[in-house]
Order: sequence, then structure tokens, then C-alpha cells
Amino acid sequence: MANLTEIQQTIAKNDCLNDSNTSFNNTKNNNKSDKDFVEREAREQREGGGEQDMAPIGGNPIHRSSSRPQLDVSGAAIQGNFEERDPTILLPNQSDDISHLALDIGGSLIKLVYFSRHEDRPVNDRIKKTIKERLGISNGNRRSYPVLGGRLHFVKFETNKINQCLDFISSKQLHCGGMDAHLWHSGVSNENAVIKATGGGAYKYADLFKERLGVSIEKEDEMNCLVAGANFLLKAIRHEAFTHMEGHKAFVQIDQNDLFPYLLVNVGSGVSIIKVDGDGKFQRVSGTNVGGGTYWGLGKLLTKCNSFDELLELSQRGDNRTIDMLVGDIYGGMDYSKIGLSASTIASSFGKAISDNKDLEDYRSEDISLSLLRMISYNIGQISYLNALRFGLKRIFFGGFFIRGHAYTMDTISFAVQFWSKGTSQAMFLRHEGFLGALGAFMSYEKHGLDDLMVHQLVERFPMGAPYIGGNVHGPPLGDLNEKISWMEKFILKGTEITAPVPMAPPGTTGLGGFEVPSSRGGILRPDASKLNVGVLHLVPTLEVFPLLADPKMYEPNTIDLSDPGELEYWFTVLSGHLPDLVDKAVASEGGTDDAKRRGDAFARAFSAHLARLMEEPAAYGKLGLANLLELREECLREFHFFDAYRSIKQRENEASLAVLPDLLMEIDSMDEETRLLKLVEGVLAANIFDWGSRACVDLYHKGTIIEIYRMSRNKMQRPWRVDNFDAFKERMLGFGDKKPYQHKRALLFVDNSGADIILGMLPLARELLRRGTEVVLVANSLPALNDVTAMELPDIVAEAAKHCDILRRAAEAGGLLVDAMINIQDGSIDSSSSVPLMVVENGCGSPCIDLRQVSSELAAAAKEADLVILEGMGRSLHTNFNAKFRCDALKLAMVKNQRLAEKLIKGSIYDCVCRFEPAS
Ligand SMILES: Nc1ncnc2c1ncn2[C@@H]1O[C@H](COP(=O)(O)OP(=O)(O)O)[C@@H](O)[C@H]1O
Ligand SMILES: CC(C)(COP(=O)(O)O)[C@@H](O)C(=O)NCCC(=O)O
Ligand SMILES: [Mn+2]
Repeated sequence: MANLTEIQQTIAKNDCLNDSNTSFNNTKNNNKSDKDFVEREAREQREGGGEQDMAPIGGNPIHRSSSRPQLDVSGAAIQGNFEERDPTILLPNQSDDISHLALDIGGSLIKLVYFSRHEDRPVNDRIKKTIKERLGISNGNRRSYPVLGGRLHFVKFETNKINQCLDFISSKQLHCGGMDAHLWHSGVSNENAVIKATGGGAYKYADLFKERLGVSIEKEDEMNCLVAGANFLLKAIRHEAFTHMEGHKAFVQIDQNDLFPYLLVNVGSGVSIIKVDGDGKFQRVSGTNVGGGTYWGLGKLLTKCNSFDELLELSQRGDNRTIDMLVGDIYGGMDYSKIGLSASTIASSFGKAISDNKDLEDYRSEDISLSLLRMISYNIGQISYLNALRFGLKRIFFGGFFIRGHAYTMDTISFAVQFWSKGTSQAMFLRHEGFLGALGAFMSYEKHGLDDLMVHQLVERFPMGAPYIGGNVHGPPLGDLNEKISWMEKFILKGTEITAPVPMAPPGTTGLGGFEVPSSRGGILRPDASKLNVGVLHLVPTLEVFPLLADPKMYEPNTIDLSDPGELEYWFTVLSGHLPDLVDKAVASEGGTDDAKRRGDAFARAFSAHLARLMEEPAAYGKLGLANLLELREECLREFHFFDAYRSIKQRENEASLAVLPDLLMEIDSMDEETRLLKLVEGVLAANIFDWGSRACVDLYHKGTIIEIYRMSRNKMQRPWRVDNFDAFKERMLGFGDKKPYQHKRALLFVDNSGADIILGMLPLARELLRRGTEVVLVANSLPALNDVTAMELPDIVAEAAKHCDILRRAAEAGGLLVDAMINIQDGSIDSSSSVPLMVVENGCGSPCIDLRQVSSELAAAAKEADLVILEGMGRSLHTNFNAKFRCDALKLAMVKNQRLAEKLIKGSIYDCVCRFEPAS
């Protein structure tokens, strides 16, 4: 029997490659050793979207940024002969961790989609269990999830470097997926394993797969797969589709119920044009042999380029007028306006070469590349339009790796469709453009149960390496946090290179009915553009749409639109400005050690690089809102193992606030009901000043103690607040004239910050609701974000508060929040029916904002009985959800702690307050 360390070493040896979104190309040397390959892969990951390890966050079942599966080596034993080089290891306690792999082996590229699965380990603590019982969430009536959490990865290789692909699969043991769930095989392939594959290579390379990996290829029809992949993406991924016109990218939200029919144009080596009428209902109506292979093949011959990217990059600096024959060349510089052609319209691609009497060498490669790109893109756009016309289709989706997210290619295709259809058809592109076939093959597995994935269960994550470009650092794979930090340190120079925002080309016109130079021509093609602009899709099956949203389809969480360059620049500056202070806090939270300082630096670099990347290309990671930026910051902290940067601040503020709570409750209890309600709401607004995410507030904290600031804030409360629907709320609660008081059955209180905010603000309000017979559910973050209180911290806070207050104590007991009392409940010695319950649920988030399309299943279950929602704080009720409409009564309470936001949103000033009441709609 081997000891644990030996087993861990064996595992580490075989598992050195991190999960990644990687692309493998531009590799000059085709004949690399395994070692070189592994190094190269490591490098690619660092530069591109490589995903790195993250330690699990203790005891939390909601992992929005779920770590890769951690192996549970307890009880591990080596099977068979321990002397073997790669012995099989039995991990009896390891959860189901199966990878599913599917391939699309095309004429030019191999696309690989694989899923790494791991269990969302349920935290079975008593508090959670009791609350679930109170909320009526038993395993019986809760939806059972056939699929465990996991991640979907996208990788591509050049087909002529198929050995790299085989090495990759082998190094990650992807071909061993679907085997005995409890066996972790190292280096041993499964004779019976089958991999789904589509594309011509599924036939051509079947023997090679058998020979090298010992697996059989199960061939899937290519058109079937393309359609299945496109349908999956359009239904399951939010903002998968976008338009691209004159340099402007706009995400399109496709209504799942109004998707068909559409035209799918897959521009790979060749082009397939498919009319799609439904799931599995399609017809390949046309195609053209002039496609991506033509551009790359001809381009290679004519320019001697070594890679597709190089060719595309050349086009950026090209001027096609030196080669193309324009209308003006034929008409002596004149427009042919009678038929709507301007002088600059291309009359004949490459036509000038006939009369120029020049040799190939006399033309610039840049011009040749551009001329070729325009010829092919325009032709594809035109043929697509004709087919759309043939079948009366309005929407054309373009996929395939020829597009490659390249602005100029997309603009050209869009222009052609727009021009010929006179605006009646629209070209749309897909973020996962090249993976349609591979995804379709992936979907064809019968057993993984991923085919009914839903948009709210997928969270896309962009890891540390995502913003970086180029570089040739060689070295061992990134195995641990330390290496990740070293990588950041090495890449500081690359980082600074991209910190300078690249100005967007000014919007231009494509000219009178003709085809001039689209504006995005001057846009910069990132040298790493071949790296995928898609992240890892984290599957969190427990996420659900918040059931009380009035219209989930119309719901947009973000209030501020960051596609406005002014807004983006402002928030970019704000977040950059916060960084030094945040790093100090984070480092201090980890004891201020040298290790923590290094991690702090690496975090700052990684986050700055993400910000710079987004400044340069706001839609680089999909649709961008302020909530995404704030969440990205928290994700970056976690990536460098800062799990709770504000831990000690939260603790200090909690203690100070708990000390004054009894006095506050006494003061409140001496008031009549009406005054009490006002004072309570006022108290929430006043205590919302404790926000460590706001520069202005942090400056304020130097001016006094917590309690002094709280008092000052309360004293300054003056009605009317800038948004003041308090009277409407009061009338709803207490009645007025003919209107009877309304007693809510259950209130969901989305709480914000620790300290005074929760203890002196929200808890007293919760107490009032409890007193009125309303059940209260405190909804708090699953993971820390700034100084926000988390769901895990709340039971202790409530227990402390309950020591001073009978109402809270009885309600907390009834809600199963007090562990001691729960023992009594189980003994049957406490009458928990004497109070309505106070409960806590986690929201599924680790950010100061909340996207109500993706909340925890516990919250969704709690919401079903609720008839009042109270959203508190700037992040939850202003940056997000300010415009959200609910099916029940909603109260949005926040102090605005940012001058610009105050001006923009409520035409007010910093420290103004919002009390927005919206009765059920
Ligand atoms: N790194 C790359 N290497 C080769 N071709 C690329 C690359 N990136 C994009 N392309 C373009 O994508 C085309 C292949 O697209 P793809 O959708 O993968 O089709 P196929 O399945 O035919 O390989 C190539 O012909 C080329 O025009
Ligand atoms: C991050 C926050 C949304 C948190 O606010 P809260 O939800 O705690 O009220 C807020 O602090 C914020 O928008 N800060 C950045 C702006 C500034 O420094 O003014
Ligand atoms: Mn907060």
C-alpha cells in the first residue's frame, strides 16, 4: 500500500496540465517532443485564456467561480503493482469526475470541446438543513439535477499538427472519460472508450486515434452537428450572437421561442449554407468552395505568410486599391451613380493586376491580403444573402473559424448582407463561432444530460491569462499559485504594453451604395487574436432565475451601460484608483507576509490587465456592465487566494455595532408604529454609509469612529430623500383611509454590508417585519465581496443580536438559526410556532451586485412564498436592479455614495438616499 504523499506525487505528475481554453497554432516547429509540447501548452495558457487552479472555498456549495475538481485522496490506494511506472490509483472517496470529449476534425482545424465534471459538495450543516426544511425545500420536491457542476472547455489545434492534439488529450486523459467513476487512471487508456467526432477527420484519422489513444471514434454527421451546436449556443448562452457593423459590435438577445427559421453559414475551409427550421430540422441549401481555406491557401501562396494570423494581420495594413479594379478606374474617376455604384466600389477583385504589368513581388503582401479578404468575405456575404432571399429568411448567423472574431471580416460580410438586402436581412456572428460542430458532437452523447443546459446555469469565467498577448516565455506548466504569481511577474512588461488603451477607429461610412473601406479596417488585430475570445463555461446546475422577476426575458441587471465610452472610462479610473488600497487590505487580511505581498502584486497586475483589455475592447468578454467589472475584481482576488480581504474590518464593525444595538432597539421600541417604521427605514439608509467600495466613504472613515459616523449619518437624514416613496410604503404597511394595512407573508431582505449596515440597519427592519407576523429571509452573498456580509457569517451575527432581543431570538429559533435552540427543537422542547421564522439563505453570488437571472436554488425556493422583496445597497439596488420590476412588492433602499452616479441616476448628489417602493406589478 502506498502512502498518501506518494500517491499525491503520482497524481501531481500526471495532472500537471491545467484546464484551459487554448489554441495551438503559429508553432514553427512541427516536430516537437512531448516535453516541448507541454511547455508550449503551459505558455499558451499563460498568454491566453489558461485557467488556473483555485483552492475550494471552504464549506460553500455555490461556486460561481468553481475551482477545478479537487481530488479526494482519502482512502487512496495503488492498485496492482506499485513498481509500475504509471500505476492505477483507486480513489474510493473521489466524486464523479468524468470528462466528456468531442471533436470536430476539419480541413484546417481540430476543434475540441470537453467537460470536466465535479460535484457541488453539499454542505450538510444543521443550520442549512433546518432552514431548508422551514422553506419547504426537501430533497423530494427539489428538482433533481442529473448533471453535477463542472466546466465546458474549448480548445483548437491545427489539423496538420494532429499529434499535438493527441498529446493534449492524452496528457489530460480526456479519452478516459466515461469510465468507472471511481477509478482515476493514469496513463492507461480504455480499450472500450469511444469519442464522438465529426468533420472529415473523424473518418481520416480514426485509425490514428485508435493507435495512439486506443479509443474508437464514433462519427457524427457534420451538418447535424453544426445545427445542433448552433441551436445549443443560441438557446443556452446569453449574448452569444452579435451584429458587427462599421466597427460597432452589438450583442443580440435571441428569443428562444422565436429562433427559427434562420440561415446558418458556416465558413470553415469551405462554406456550408444551411436553412435551419428547428432542432434537428434543417436542409443544406447551398455552399461555396470559396471559403476560409481559399483565403488562407491563396494568401499563403501569394504572400509567403507562415500563419493564418500573420496573413490576417497583414490585411490590417493593406490598401486593396493597388490591386483591385475599382469602378472609378473604369469610369475615369467617376461614380456610376445611375446604378448606385461609387467610384471606390470594387468592380473586379484583383482586376488591376491584368494591366499593371507587375510581378507578384511588385505588390505589397499587405495589399494582396486585404484584397483577398475583401473578395472572399464579400462573396460569402452576397451568396448568403441570396440564399436568405431564396427562403425569405431575415436572420443569417455566421460561424466557422474563418470569421475569427475579426472586425474587418465581419464588417465586410455585414456590409454585403445589408447592401444587397437593403437592410431587410441581418448578419449575426457567434462568440463560439468555430465550435459549432464540436459542440454538436458533444451534444450527441446520450448520457451526460447536458443537452438541456439552461442559460441561467452557465457562468463564463476569464482567468488570469486572458488579457495577455504574445510572448515566448518557456518553462514548466503552471502547477500552483506560486507559479501563477511568477508568471504575472514575468509578464509585467507585456502587461504594461496593453495598459495603454487603443483608440477605436472613428465610425466611417462605406459610401454610396458601394463598397468602400469599412471603418474597422484600421482596428488593431491583436497578435493573440487566435487565442479564443471565449472563457470556460462553468456549469452550476443549482442556479435558477429569480422567480419573482416580473419579466425575466426583459430583465437587464445593469443600470449603467458601459458601452458608453465615457462611462467605461470613468469606472475604469475609479476601479484603478481603488486598487492600491484594496491590495493593502487584501495583503493585511493574509497576515501581511511576503507571500501575501507577492500575491497582492500579482492580483493588482492581473486585474489591471483585465481592465486594460476591456478598455481596449469592452466586449472582449461578452456584454459588459458595471456588475461584471465589480465581480471580476472579486474573482481576481479569489484567483490569487484572497478569500476575504475585508475580514478584520467586518469583524471590527460587527463588534462595534452589536455593542450599541440594545440602545437602538430600546429607542425604537419607545416609538409609535408610524414613527418606528420611518426611523427604521431611515436607519437602513443611514447605515448603508459603511461601504468600503466607495472612495468617498473610505475617506470619511478617517474622520471618526464607526458609531460617530453612524450617528452623523443618521442626523443628516432629511426627508424628502432624493427618491422618496416612503409614504407609499407606509400606506401599504400600515394602511391609510380606506386602505387596510397589508401584512406580507414573507419578506426577502437582500442585505448588503457588515457592521452597522446589517446590525443597526437591516436587522432592526427585519425585526419589525417579524413583529408584524411576516416571515423574514435574509438573503446574503455566498462568497465575500468587499465588506458585504455573507450568508455564512449571518447566523453568528443574528445569534449575537438575539442575545439582546426576544423577538429576534424567537424568530431565529423558529427559523433554525440558533444551533443551541435547534437541539431543543429536535428534542421537541421549544415551541417554535410562537414566532414566525427568521431565516438566512445565500444568493449564489460573490459580488457587490446581483444578477437575478442566476441565483441559488435556495433563494429561488424561498422566493416562491414571498410577497415582499427589499433590496439594499448601491450594488444590489442601484448599479443593478434599479429598473428591475417584480411580481411582488419591492422596496429599494440605498445611500448613493458616488457623486457621478448620484448625478446620472437621480439627478442628485453624493450621500443622497433612494427609497423606491414599487407595489406588485
Ligand atoms: N490558426 C488558424 N490556422 C488555420 N486556419 C485558421 C486559423 N484561424 C482561423 N483560420 C481560418 O479558419 C478556417 C477553418 O475554419 P474551421 O471552421 O475550423 O473549418 P474546418 O472545419 O474546415 O477546419 C481556415 O481555413 C482559415 O481560413
Ligand atoms: C462597490 C459598491 C457598489 C458597493 O456599494 P454597496 O452595495 O455596499 O452600497 C460601491 O461602493 C461603488 O459603486 N463603489 C465604487 C465607486 C466609488 O468609489 O465611488
Ligand atoms: Mn456592499
